[in-house]
Amino acid sequence: MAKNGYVPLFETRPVKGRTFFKLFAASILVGICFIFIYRLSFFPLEGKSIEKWTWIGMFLAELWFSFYWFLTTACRWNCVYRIPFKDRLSQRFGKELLPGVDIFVCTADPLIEPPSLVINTVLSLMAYDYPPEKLSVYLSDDGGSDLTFYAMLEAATFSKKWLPFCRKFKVEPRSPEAYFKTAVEPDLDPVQTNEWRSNKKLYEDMKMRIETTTKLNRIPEEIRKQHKGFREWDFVSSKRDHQTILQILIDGRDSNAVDIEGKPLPTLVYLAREKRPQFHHNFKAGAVNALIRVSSRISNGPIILNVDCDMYSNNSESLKDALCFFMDEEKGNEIAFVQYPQNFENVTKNEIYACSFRVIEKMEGPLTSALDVFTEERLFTGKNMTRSVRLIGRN
Ligand SMILES: O=c1ccn([C@@H]2O[C@H](COP(=O)(O)OP(=O)(O)O[C@H]3O[C@H](CO)[C@@H](O)[C@H](O)[C@H]3O)[C@@H](O)[C@H]2O)c(=O)[nH]1
Ligand SMILES: [Mn+2]
Repeated sequence: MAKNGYVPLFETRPVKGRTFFKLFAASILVGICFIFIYRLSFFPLEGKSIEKWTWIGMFLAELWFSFYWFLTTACRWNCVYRIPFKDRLSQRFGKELLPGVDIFVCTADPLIEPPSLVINTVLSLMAYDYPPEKLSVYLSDDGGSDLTFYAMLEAATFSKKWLPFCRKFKVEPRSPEAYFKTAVEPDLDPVQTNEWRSNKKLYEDMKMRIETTTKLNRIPEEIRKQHKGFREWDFVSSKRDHQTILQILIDGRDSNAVDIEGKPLPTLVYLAREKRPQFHHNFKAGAVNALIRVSSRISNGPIILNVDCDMYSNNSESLKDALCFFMDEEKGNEIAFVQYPQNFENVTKNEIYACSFRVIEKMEGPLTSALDVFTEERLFTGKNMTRSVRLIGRN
Protein backbone atom coordinates (compact mmCIF):
# COMPACT_ATOMS: atom_id res chain seq x y z
CA MET A 1 0.00 0.00 0.00
CA ALA A 2 2.71 2.48 0.98
CA LYS A 3 4.71 3.49 -2.06
CA ASN A 4 7.81 5.67 -1.51
CA GLY A 5 6.52 6.38 1.98
CA TYR A 6 3.27 7.74 0.56
CA VAL A 7 0.16 6.47 2.32
CA PRO A 8 -3.03 7.16 0.35
CA LEU A 9 -6.08 8.77 1.95
CA PHE A 10 -8.42 6.52 0.00
CA GLU A 11 -8.30 3.26 -1.82
CA THR A 12 -10.11 2.08 -4.93
CA ARG A 13 -10.97 -1.61 -4.94
CA PRO A 14 -12.58 -3.43 -7.85
CA VAL A 15 -15.91 -5.07 -7.05
CA LYS A 16 -15.62 -8.87 -6.89
CA GLY A 17 -17.01 -10.88 -9.79
CA ARG A 18 -16.26 -8.35 -12.51
CA THR A 19 -14.89 -11.05 -14.83
CA PHE A 20 -18.05 -13.08 -14.42
CA PHE A 21 -20.14 -10.00 -15.17
CA LYS A 22 -18.08 -9.29 -18.31
CA LEU A 23 -18.50 -12.88 -19.54
CA PHE A 24 -22.22 -12.67 -18.88
CA ALA A 25 -22.39 -9.37 -20.82
CA ALA A 26 -20.40 -10.90 -23.69
CA SER A 27 -22.88 -13.79 -23.91
CA ILE A 28 -25.76 -11.30 -24.14
CA LEU A 29 -23.88 -9.40 -26.84
CA VAL A 30 -23.52 -12.60 -28.88
CA GLY A 31 -27.27 -13.17 -28.48
CA ILE A 32 -28.01 -9.64 -29.69
CA CYS A 33 -25.77 -10.16 -32.75
CA PHE A 34 -27.70 -13.30 -33.64
CA ILE A 35 -30.98 -11.43 -33.39
CA PHE A 36 -29.67 -8.73 -35.76
CA ILE A 37 -28.33 -11.30 -38.26
CA TYR A 38 -31.65 -13.11 -38.20
CA ARG A 39 -33.71 -9.92 -38.66
CA LEU A 40 -31.56 -8.72 -41.57
CA SER A 41 -31.18 -12.09 -43.35
CA PHE A 42 -34.75 -13.36 -43.11
CA PHE A 43 -36.81 -10.30 -43.88
CA PRO A 44 -40.26 -11.48 -45.15
CA LEU A 45 -39.98 -9.95 -48.65
CA GLU A 46 -42.87 -12.04 -49.94
CA GLY A 47 -45.08 -11.52 -46.90
CA LYS A 48 -48.14 -9.28 -46.46
CA SER A 49 -47.59 -5.65 -45.61
CA ILE A 50 -48.72 -6.26 -41.98
CA GLU A 51 -46.04 -8.93 -41.61
CA LYS A 52 -43.35 -6.62 -42.97
CA TRP A 53 -44.30 -3.73 -40.72
CA THR A 54 -44.53 -5.91 -37.64
CA TRP A 55 -41.09 -7.27 -38.52
CA ILE A 56 -39.66 -3.73 -38.84
CA GLY A 57 -41.39 -2.65 -35.62
CA MET A 58 -39.93 -5.58 -33.70
CA PHE A 59 -36.49 -4.91 -35.12
CA LEU A 60 -36.68 -1.28 -34.02
CA ALA A 61 -37.80 -2.38 -30.55
CA GLU A 62 -34.87 -4.81 -30.38
CA LEU A 63 -32.48 -2.04 -31.43
CA TRP A 64 -33.89 0.19 -28.74
CA PHE A 65 -33.65 -2.46 -26.00
CA SER A 66 -30.10 -3.24 -27.11
CA PHE A 67 -29.16 0.42 -26.82
CA TYR A 68 -30.66 0.54 -23.33
CA TRP A 69 -28.77 -2.63 -22.40
CA PHE A 70 -25.56 -1.10 -23.76
CA LEU A 71 -25.95 2.04 -21.62
CA THR A 72 -26.68 0.15 -18.39
CA THR A 73 -23.90 -2.35 -19.02
CA ALA A 74 -21.37 0.41 -19.77
CA CYS A 75 -22.18 2.00 -16.39
CA ARG A 76 -21.55 -1.30 -14.59
CA TRP A 77 -18.50 -2.33 -16.59
CA ASN A 78 -15.81 -1.26 -14.16
CA CYS A 79 -17.54 -1.10 -10.76
CA VAL A 80 -15.24 -0.11 -7.91
CA TYR A 81 -15.51 0.53 -4.19
CA ARG A 82 -13.92 3.66 -2.72
CA ILE A 83 -12.66 3.35 0.81
CA PRO A 84 -11.67 6.58 2.60
CA PHE A 85 -9.27 6.53 5.58
CA LYS A 86 -10.31 9.44 7.76
CA ASP A 87 -7.97 8.52 10.60
CA ARG A 88 -5.06 9.18 8.23
CA LEU A 89 -6.61 12.50 7.26
CA SER A 90 -6.75 13.62 10.89
CA GLN A 91 -3.15 12.51 11.45
CA ARG A 92 -1.81 14.29 8.40
CA PHE A 93 -3.83 17.49 8.47
CA GLY A 94 -4.10 19.37 11.70
CA LYS A 95 -6.74 22.00 12.35
CA GLU A 96 -4.76 24.68 10.47
CA LEU A 97 -4.27 22.61 7.33
CA LEU A 98 -7.84 21.46 6.83
CA PRO A 99 -9.72 23.44 4.17
CA GLY A 100 -12.72 25.68 4.82
CA VAL A 101 -16.02 24.00 3.96
CA ASP A 102 -19.10 25.97 2.91
CA ILE A 103 -22.29 24.00 3.41
CA PHE A 104 -25.34 24.96 1.34
CA VAL A 105 -28.80 23.92 2.45
CA CYS A 106 -31.76 24.66 0.18
CA THR A 107 -35.35 25.05 1.22
CA ALA A 108 -38.25 26.28 -0.85
CA ASP A 109 -41.52 26.17 1.05
CA PRO A 110 -42.24 26.39 4.82
CA LEU A 111 -45.40 24.29 4.47
CA ILE A 112 -43.94 21.40 2.45
CA GLU A 113 -40.56 21.58 4.17
CA PRO A 114 -41.43 22.66 7.74
CA PRO A 115 -38.89 24.98 9.45
CA SER A 116 -38.45 22.47 12.30
CA LEU A 117 -37.21 19.92 9.75
CA VAL A 118 -34.94 22.49 8.10
CA ILE A 119 -33.20 23.42 11.34
CA ASN A 120 -32.68 19.78 12.25
CA THR A 121 -30.68 19.44 9.05
CA VAL A 122 -28.84 22.69 9.78
CA LEU A 123 -27.97 21.61 13.34
CA SER A 124 -26.72 18.21 12.17
CA LEU A 125 -24.35 19.98 9.75
CA MET A 126 -23.16 22.57 12.26
CA ALA A 127 -22.31 19.70 14.60
CA TYR A 128 -19.98 17.98 12.12
CA ASP A 129 -16.83 16.66 13.71
CA TYR A 130 -14.72 19.33 12.02
CA PRO A 131 -13.00 22.51 13.27
CA PRO A 132 -15.98 24.90 13.63
CA GLU A 133 -13.91 27.91 12.54
CA LYS A 134 -13.53 26.15 9.16
CA LEU A 135 -17.27 25.47 8.76
CA SER A 136 -19.92 27.81 7.38
CA VAL A 137 -23.55 26.81 6.96
CA TYR A 138 -25.69 28.79 4.51
CA LEU A 139 -29.42 28.32 4.27
CA SER A 140 -31.10 29.41 1.05
CA ASP A 141 -34.78 30.04 1.65
CA ASP A 142 -36.62 30.20 -1.66
CA GLY A 143 -39.85 30.37 0.32
CA GLY A 144 -38.62 33.79 1.56
CA SER A 145 -40.41 33.03 4.82
CA ASP A 146 -40.03 34.75 8.18
CA LEU A 147 -41.15 31.43 9.74
CA THR A 148 -37.96 29.79 8.46
CA PHE A 149 -35.91 32.82 9.50
CA TYR A 150 -37.36 32.58 13.01
CA ALA A 151 -36.50 28.86 13.18
CA MET A 152 -32.93 29.70 12.14
CA LEU A 153 -32.68 32.26 14.96
CA GLU A 154 -33.81 29.58 17.40
CA ALA A 155 -31.29 27.13 15.91
CA ALA A 156 -28.46 29.66 16.27
CA THR A 157 -29.21 30.01 19.98
CA PHE A 158 -29.77 26.28 20.49
CA SER A 159 -26.48 25.40 18.73
CA LYS A 160 -24.54 27.01 21.58
CA LYS A 161 -25.72 24.15 23.77
CA TRP A 162 -26.27 21.45 21.15
CA LEU A 163 -22.68 21.38 19.87
CA PRO A 164 -21.06 20.90 23.31
CA PHE A 165 -23.80 18.35 24.13
CA CYS A 166 -22.97 16.35 20.97
CA ARG A 167 -19.28 16.33 21.84
CA LYS A 168 -19.83 15.36 25.45
CA PHE A 169 -22.39 12.59 24.92
CA LYS A 170 -20.96 11.44 21.56
CA VAL A 171 -24.34 12.02 19.95
CA GLU A 172 -25.12 10.23 16.67
CA PRO A 173 -26.91 11.21 14.51
CA ARG A 174 -26.58 14.91 15.25
CA SER A 175 -30.02 15.95 14.09
CA PRO A 176 -31.73 16.51 17.47
CA GLU A 177 -35.06 15.13 16.21
CA ALA A 178 -33.49 11.94 14.86
CA TYR A 179 -31.36 11.52 17.97
CA PHE A 180 -34.03 12.04 20.61
CA LYS A 181 -36.53 9.91 18.68
CA THR A 182 -34.54 6.74 19.36
CA ALA A 183 -32.06 7.63 22.12
CA VAL A 184 -32.54 6.11 25.55
CA GLU A 185 -31.64 8.15 28.57
CA PRO A 186 -28.02 7.33 29.45
CA ASP A 187 -27.33 5.63 32.73
CA LEU A 188 -24.72 8.04 34.06
CA ASP A 189 -24.18 9.97 37.27
CA PRO A 190 -27.15 12.16 38.29
CA VAL A 191 -25.49 15.42 37.16
CA GLN A 192 -24.90 14.14 33.64
CA THR A 193 -28.31 12.49 33.42
CA ASN A 194 -29.90 15.79 34.40
CA GLU A 195 -27.86 17.59 31.79
CA TRP A 196 -29.01 15.11 29.15
CA ARG A 197 -32.64 15.54 30.21
CA SER A 198 -32.45 19.32 30.25
CA ASN A 199 -31.02 19.37 26.72
CA LYS A 200 -33.82 17.13 25.52
CA LYS A 201 -36.31 19.47 27.13
CA LEU A 202 -34.59 22.49 25.55
CA TYR A 203 -34.97 20.89 22.14
CA GLU A 204 -38.59 19.95 22.67
CA ASP A 205 -39.46 23.47 23.87
CA MET A 206 -37.73 25.01 20.88
CA LYS A 207 -39.51 22.63 18.50
CA MET A 208 -42.84 23.53 20.07
CA ARG A 209 -42.20 27.28 19.71
CA ILE A 210 -41.24 26.82 16.05
CA GLU A 211 -44.22 24.58 15.29
CA THR A 212 -46.58 27.02 16.96
CA THR A 213 -45.49 29.85 14.66
CA THR A 214 -45.69 27.50 11.65
CA LYS A 215 -49.27 26.58 12.57
CA LEU A 216 -50.15 30.24 13.15
CA ASN A 217 -48.48 31.01 9.79
CA ARG A 218 -47.16 34.31 11.18
CA ILE A 219 -44.62 35.56 13.66
CA PRO A 220 -46.19 37.13 16.79
CA GLU A 221 -45.29 40.76 17.45
CA GLU A 222 -43.31 40.05 20.63
CA ILE A 223 -40.96 37.71 18.72
CA ARG A 224 -40.60 40.16 15.80
CA LYS A 225 -39.33 42.77 18.21
CA GLN A 226 -36.48 40.50 19.29
CA HIS A 227 -34.48 40.69 16.05
CA LYS A 228 -34.10 43.53 13.58
CA GLY A 229 -33.92 40.98 10.72
CA PHE A 230 -37.73 40.62 10.85
CA ARG A 231 -38.05 44.20 9.57
CA GLU A 232 -36.94 42.95 6.16
CA TRP A 233 -40.34 41.30 5.78
CA ASP A 234 -42.02 44.72 5.87
CA PHE A 235 -40.83 45.03 2.24
CA VAL A 236 -41.69 41.53 1.04
CA SER A 237 -44.78 41.51 -1.16
CA SER A 238 -44.71 37.79 -2.05
CA LYS A 239 -42.30 34.86 -2.16
CA ARG A 240 -41.73 35.59 -5.86
CA ASP A 241 -41.21 39.32 -5.50
CA HIS A 242 -38.81 40.57 -2.87
CA GLN A 243 -35.39 42.09 -2.21
CA THR A 244 -32.39 40.07 -1.04
CA ILE A 245 -32.61 39.15 2.62
CA LEU A 246 -29.20 38.27 3.99
CA GLN A 247 -28.64 37.79 7.70
CA ILE A 248 -25.46 36.50 9.29
CA LEU A 249 -26.83 34.79 12.38
CA ILE A 250 -23.47 33.58 13.67
CA ASP A 251 -20.33 35.23 12.35
CA GLY A 252 -17.38 32.86 12.73
CA ARG A 253 -15.01 35.79 12.16
CA ASP A 254 -16.24 37.34 15.40
CA SER A 255 -14.28 36.10 18.43
CA ASN A 256 -17.45 36.34 20.54
CA ALA A 257 -19.18 33.68 18.43
CA VAL A 258 -18.64 30.87 20.92
CA ASP A 259 -20.72 28.09 22.47
CA ILE A 260 -21.35 27.70 26.21
CA GLU A 261 -17.95 26.03 26.60
CA GLY A 262 -16.21 28.96 24.92
CA LYS A 263 -15.38 26.95 21.76
CA PRO A 264 -15.90 28.69 18.41
CA LEU A 265 -19.17 28.19 16.52
CA PRO A 266 -19.52 27.66 12.78
CA THR A 267 -20.73 30.62 10.73
CA LEU A 268 -24.49 30.51 10.12
CA VAL A 269 -26.14 32.54 7.37
CA TYR A 270 -29.74 32.98 6.24
CA LEU A 271 -30.30 33.99 2.62
CA ALA A 272 -33.48 34.65 0.67
CA ARG A 273 -32.15 35.68 -2.74
CA GLU A 274 -33.76 38.54 -4.62
CA LYS A 275 -36.67 37.43 -6.80
CA ARG A 276 -38.66 39.42 -9.31
CA PRO A 277 -41.59 38.07 -11.34
CA GLN A 278 -40.02 39.08 -14.67
CA PHE A 279 -36.87 36.98 -14.07
CA HIS A 280 -36.84 33.20 -13.93
CA HIS A 281 -35.47 31.96 -10.59
CA ASN A 282 -34.14 28.59 -11.89
CA PHE A 283 -35.20 26.64 -8.82
CA LYS A 284 -32.44 24.97 -6.80
CA ALA A 285 -29.72 25.74 -9.35
CA GLY A 286 -30.56 29.45 -9.07
CA ALA A 287 -30.45 29.21 -5.29
CA VAL A 288 -27.06 27.52 -5.35
CA ASN A 289 -25.66 30.16 -7.70
CA ALA A 290 -26.78 32.88 -5.28
CA LEU A 291 -25.21 30.93 -2.42
CA ILE A 292 -21.91 30.69 -4.28
CA ARG A 293 -21.81 34.45 -4.72
CA VAL A 294 -22.77 35.22 -1.14
CA SER A 295 -20.44 32.67 0.43
CA SER A 296 -17.53 33.96 -1.70
CA ARG A 297 -17.80 37.24 0.20
CA ILE A 298 -18.12 35.70 3.63
CA SER A 299 -16.10 32.50 4.03
CA ASN A 300 -15.04 31.56 0.47
CA GLY A 301 -14.34 27.93 1.36
CA PRO A 302 -12.62 25.88 -1.36
CA ILE A 303 -14.96 22.93 -0.67
CA ILE A 304 -18.73 23.16 -1.01
CA LEU A 305 -21.17 20.65 0.40
CA ASN A 306 -24.69 20.86 -0.96
CA VAL A 307 -27.68 19.16 0.66
CA ASP A 308 -31.45 19.46 0.52
CA CYS A 309 -33.17 20.65 3.67
CA ASP A 310 -34.63 17.21 4.38
CA MET A 311 -31.25 15.47 4.35
CA TYR A 312 -29.74 15.60 7.80
CA SER A 313 -26.28 14.17 8.19
CA ASN A 314 -26.48 10.77 9.86
CA ASN A 315 -22.79 10.57 10.62
CA SER A 316 -20.76 13.40 12.12
CA GLU A 317 -17.58 12.16 10.45
CA SER A 318 -18.89 11.89 6.90
CA LEU A 319 -17.39 15.26 5.95
CA LYS A 320 -13.95 13.85 6.69
CA ASP A 321 -14.74 10.81 4.55
CA ALA A 322 -15.44 13.06 1.59
CA LEU A 323 -12.35 15.17 2.23
CA CYS A 324 -10.12 12.10 1.99
CA PHE A 325 -10.85 12.10 -1.76
CA PHE A 326 -9.96 15.76 -2.22
CA MET A 327 -6.95 15.91 0.08
CA ASP A 328 -5.08 12.86 -1.18
CA GLU A 329 -1.69 14.15 -2.37
CA GLU A 330 -1.49 11.90 -5.42
CA LYS A 331 -5.01 11.51 -6.74
CA GLY A 332 -6.84 14.37 -5.01
CA ASN A 333 -6.26 16.78 -7.89
CA GLU A 334 -8.14 14.51 -10.28
CA ILE A 335 -11.30 14.64 -8.21
CA ALA A 336 -13.85 17.42 -8.42
CA PHE A 337 -17.08 15.90 -7.18
CA VAL A 338 -17.93 13.45 -4.43
CA GLN A 339 -21.48 12.27 -3.95
CA TYR A 340 -22.64 11.02 -0.57
CA PRO A 341 -24.67 7.89 -0.21
CA GLN A 342 -28.29 8.49 0.70
CA ASN A 343 -30.10 6.40 3.26
CA PHE A 344 -33.85 6.61 3.27
CA GLU A 345 -35.72 6.33 6.54
CA ASN A 346 -38.44 3.70 7.04
CA VAL A 347 -38.22 2.23 3.57
CA THR A 348 -36.62 -1.19 3.54
CA LYS A 349 -33.85 -3.02 5.32
CA ASN A 350 -32.23 -4.09 2.10
CA GLU A 351 -30.08 -1.64 0.22
CA ILE A 352 -31.73 -1.03 -3.12
CA TYR A 353 -31.03 2.66 -3.55
CA ALA A 354 -27.32 2.59 -4.47
CA CYS A 355 -26.21 3.97 -1.12
CA SER A 356 -22.52 4.22 -1.91
CA PHE A 357 -19.97 6.97 -2.44
CA ARG A 358 -19.68 8.28 -5.96
CA VAL A 359 -16.58 10.02 -7.12
CA ILE A 360 -16.15 11.79 -10.43
CA GLU A 361 -12.59 11.83 -11.61
CA LYS A 362 -10.82 13.82 -14.27
CA MET A 363 -13.69 16.15 -14.93
CA GLU A 364 -13.51 18.13 -18.12
CA GLY A 365 -16.23 20.60 -18.92
CA PRO A 366 -19.86 20.40 -17.92
CA LEU A 367 -21.60 17.19 -17.04
CA THR A 368 -25.18 16.34 -17.76
CA SER A 369 -28.14 15.42 -15.57
CA ALA A 370 -29.52 16.75 -12.32
CA LEU A 371 -29.54 20.16 -10.80
CA ASP A 372 -26.57 19.73 -8.51
CA VAL A 373 -24.41 19.20 -11.52
CA PHE A 374 -25.87 22.22 -13.28
CA THR A 375 -24.35 24.41 -10.62
CA GLU A 376 -21.06 22.76 -11.31
CA GLU A 377 -21.31 23.68 -14.97
CA ARG A 378 -21.67 27.32 -14.01
CA LEU A 379 -18.81 26.99 -11.61
CA PHE A 380 -16.42 25.87 -14.24
CA THR A 381 -17.58 27.98 -17.16
CA GLY A 382 -19.32 31.02 -15.63
CA LYS A 383 -18.07 34.34 -16.94
CA ASN A 384 -17.73 36.07 -13.60
CA MET A 385 -16.66 33.05 -11.63
CA THR A 386 -13.10 33.13 -10.50
CA ARG A 387 -13.69 30.86 -7.57
CA SER A 388 -12.32 27.39 -7.93
CA VAL A 389 -14.18 24.95 -5.72
CA ARG A 390 -14.78 21.29 -5.36
CA LEU A 391 -18.16 19.90 -4.59
CA ILE A 392 -19.68 17.37 -2.29
CA GLY A 393 -23.27 16.68 -3.16
CA ARG A 394 -26.19 14.51 -2.33
CA ASN A 395 -28.49 14.18 -5.24
O1 LIG B 1 -37.29 26.73 -6.39
C1 LIG B 1 -36.75 25.85 -5.71
C2 LIG B 1 -37.15 24.49 -5.75
C3 LIG B 1 -36.49 23.57 -4.95
N1 LIG B 1 -35.49 23.97 -4.13
C4 LIG B 1 -34.81 22.98 -3.26
O2 LIG B 1 -34.24 21.97 -4.03
C5 LIG B 1 -34.20 20.76 -3.31
C6 LIG B 1 -34.69 19.61 -4.15
O3 LIG B 1 -36.00 19.81 -4.59
P1 LIG B 1 -37.17 18.71 -4.41
O4 LIG B 1 -38.38 19.27 -5.03
O5 LIG B 1 -37.22 18.30 -3.00
O6 LIG B 1 -36.62 17.54 -5.35
P2 LIG B 1 -36.30 16.03 -4.97
O7 LIG B 1 -36.78 15.17 -6.09
O8 LIG B 1 -36.68 15.66 -3.60
O9 LIG B 1 -34.72 16.12 -5.02
C7 LIG B 1 -33.89 15.40 -5.89
O10 LIG B 1 -33.93 15.89 -7.21
C8 LIG B 1 -33.50 17.25 -7.38
C9 LIG B 1 -33.61 17.56 -8.85
O11 LIG B 1 -32.77 16.74 -9.61
C10 LIG B 1 -32.09 17.45 -6.85
O12 LIG B 1 -31.69 18.78 -6.99
C11 LIG B 1 -32.05 17.05 -5.39
O13 LIG B 1 -30.78 17.22 -4.84
C12 LIG B 1 -32.50 15.59 -5.29
O14 LIG B 1 -32.50 15.18 -3.94
C13 LIG B 1 -35.03 20.99 -2.03
O15 LIG B 1 -34.15 21.18 -0.93
C14 LIG B 1 -35.77 22.26 -2.32
O16 LIG B 1 -35.98 22.99 -1.15
C15 LIG B 1 -35.08 25.29 -4.08
O17 LIG B 1 -34.18 25.65 -3.33
N2 LIG B 1 -35.72 26.19 -4.88
MN1 LIG C 1 -36.86 16.62 -1.81
